[in-house]
Amino acid sequence: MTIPNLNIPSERDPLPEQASGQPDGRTLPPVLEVRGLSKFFGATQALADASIALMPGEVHILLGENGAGKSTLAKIVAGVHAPDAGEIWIAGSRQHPRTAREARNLGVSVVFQELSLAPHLSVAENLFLGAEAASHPFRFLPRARERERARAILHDLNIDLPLDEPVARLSIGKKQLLEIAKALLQSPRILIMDEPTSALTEREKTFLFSMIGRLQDRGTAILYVTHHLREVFEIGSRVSTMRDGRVTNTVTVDDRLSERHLLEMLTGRQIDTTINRQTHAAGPTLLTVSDLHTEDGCHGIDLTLRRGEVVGVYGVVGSGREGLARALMGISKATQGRMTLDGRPYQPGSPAQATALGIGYLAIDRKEQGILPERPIRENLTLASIVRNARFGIVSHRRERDHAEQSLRALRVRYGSMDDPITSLSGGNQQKVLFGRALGRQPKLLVMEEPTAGIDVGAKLDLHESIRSLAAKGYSFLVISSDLPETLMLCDRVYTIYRGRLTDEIHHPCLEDEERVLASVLGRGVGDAFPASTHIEPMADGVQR
Ligand SMILES: Nc1ncnc2c1ncn2[C@@H]1O[C@H](COP(=O)(O)OP(=O)(O)OP(=O)(O)O)[C@@H](O)[C@H]1O
Repeated sequence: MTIPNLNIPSERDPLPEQASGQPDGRTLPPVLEVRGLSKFFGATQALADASIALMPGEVHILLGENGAGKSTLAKIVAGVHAPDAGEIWIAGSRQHPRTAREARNLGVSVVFQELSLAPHLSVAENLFLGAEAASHPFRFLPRARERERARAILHDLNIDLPLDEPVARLSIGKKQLLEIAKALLQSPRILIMDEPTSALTEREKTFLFSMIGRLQDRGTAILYVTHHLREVFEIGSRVSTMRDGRVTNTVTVDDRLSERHLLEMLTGRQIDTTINRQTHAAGPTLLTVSDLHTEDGCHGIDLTLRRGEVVGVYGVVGSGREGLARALMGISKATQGRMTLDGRPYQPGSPAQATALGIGYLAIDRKEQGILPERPIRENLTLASIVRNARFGIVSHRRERDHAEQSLRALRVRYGSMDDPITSLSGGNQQKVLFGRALGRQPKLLVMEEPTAGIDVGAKLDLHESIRSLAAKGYSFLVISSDLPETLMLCDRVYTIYRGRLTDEIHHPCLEDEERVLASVLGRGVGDAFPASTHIEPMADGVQR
C-alpha cells in the first residue's frame, strides 16, 4: 500500500490544533473517547479492541468495509448494545450508557441507518417520541413551545412538512431528514450519524451539510459514518478507517489526502477507479416508453433502452423518477401513453406480471419491500431463483446452498452462517444479498432504485463491474440513483427528469457533466441560498454552542 506521509497520529496522540486548539494555545480534551471496545455476537466478533477519540467541534468521518463494525461501535456509545470489554469516556469521565435514554442524558444523539420512526404517528409525535415511550405516545404529545422548536429545526433542514402529516406518507429522504431533526432536538454534544445521506438528494444533502457546519461552529462533535468518500472532503475534519472490528488509521483531512489514498487505506489494495464503460455495441431496442403519464408524477415520458445498455434516470425525489419505476413494475397504472418490451405492447398489471415478462426490481426501501427479516440469509438470497434450484417442483437444498455460497462469495458478504437470519448482517451486507437476489433470476431488464446504498466503496466498484459484464452479455439495467457520481460513472446514457418529464439526455457521461445534470434536475440552476437563520438552542448545560 503506497500512502504518502499523511501525518497519521496514533489514537493517543494529541489532536491537530485546528480541531482542538484554544486561542490561548491550550488543547481541549476529547469529548468522547472509546478505548479498546470488543463485542461478540455469537461467534462473530464485531469489534476487536476498537479505539477512537472525538474532539469538540470536529466532524470525524468513520469509513470501513461492510461489516467492519462501524454501526456496532455507534450502538455501544448510544447505549443500544453493551460491550464485552473496553471503556467509554464522555467529557473526561468514564460512563456506562446502558440504554438509549441514558446515552441521551449524557449528550449523545444517534441517527441510525435503519430508521426508527413510527409510520402511523405524525411528524410532531415522532419528533417527541422517545424509543422507550413508543407504547405511550399520548403522554408525549408536544406542547406549543416544543412544536415551535420542532418547526424551527425542520425549517433549518429545509423540510417543508406539516407537523401533523403521518410519517407513512413521507418519502424515504424526508423520513431520513426527520430522523436527523429528531436527533437535533436533544441538542446533543456528541452526534453520531450512521450513513445519514443514503436516501437524500443533492439538494437535501446540501442543507444537511450546512446544518452540520453550524453545529460544528457551536462545538458539537460529530461522528459521521459513510461510504461516500467525497463526503470526507466536503465536511470532514479527520477521518478514521475501520477493518475487522479495529480502527486502523486516523488522519487529518487536508489537501495531501486524496480519494485514492482513502481507498487504499480502506481496502488495503490498489483500486482501479477508471471508468470502464460499454465497449460492446448495444443490441436491439428492448424497451420503449412513449408519452407516459401516471397519477404519481409522470407527465409525458419518452425513453428507449437497448439490450446491453445501462441507462440512468437522475432527478430529485418527486420528479417522476419513482413513478416511472412503479409504472414499469406494474405497481401504478399509466393513465396515458404506451410502452413496448421486445417490440410487443407492455402493460404489466402487477409486479408479478412484470417479473414474469423478465423485468426485475431492486426497490429503494429494503425494510418495507425487500428483506424477509425472520428468514435465513440463504433463503433471502435465493428466493427469486428458487425455481432454478428446483427439479419437478421440489427444491434441492444442496443446490440452493451451493448457489447461495457461490453468490455470497462473489458479492463479498461478511456473514457467520448462511442459516442465520438476514437481520444478523450489517446494513451494507443486507443490501448486497438483495442485489444478488435481484440478479439471481437473470432478468432481461433490472430496474434498480439506489442499488448500492450502504454498500462500501470496494464492493461498490465490484458490483459496478458485475453490472458492466452482465451488460456485455446483453442484460439491460435502468439505474435510478441519488448518487450522482455513481450514475455518471456507471451508465452508458443518463436521462435527467424534472417535473415528470425528461429534460436532457447525456451519452457516455463523465464526472464533468455534474453541473449540467444538476442544473437540469433543479429546473433553475444550481446552488440555492441556505436559509439565513439558525435555530440551534443552547445545550442542556446552558452553554451556547
Ligand atoms: N445484532 C446482531 N446479531 C448478529 N450479528 C451482528 C449483529 N449486529 C452486527 N452483527 C455482525 O457484526 C459485524 C459488524 O456489523 P456492523 O453492523 O457493526 O458493521 P458496519 O461496519 O456498520 O457495516 P455496514 O457498512 O454494512 O453498515 C457484522 O459481521 C455483522 O454481521
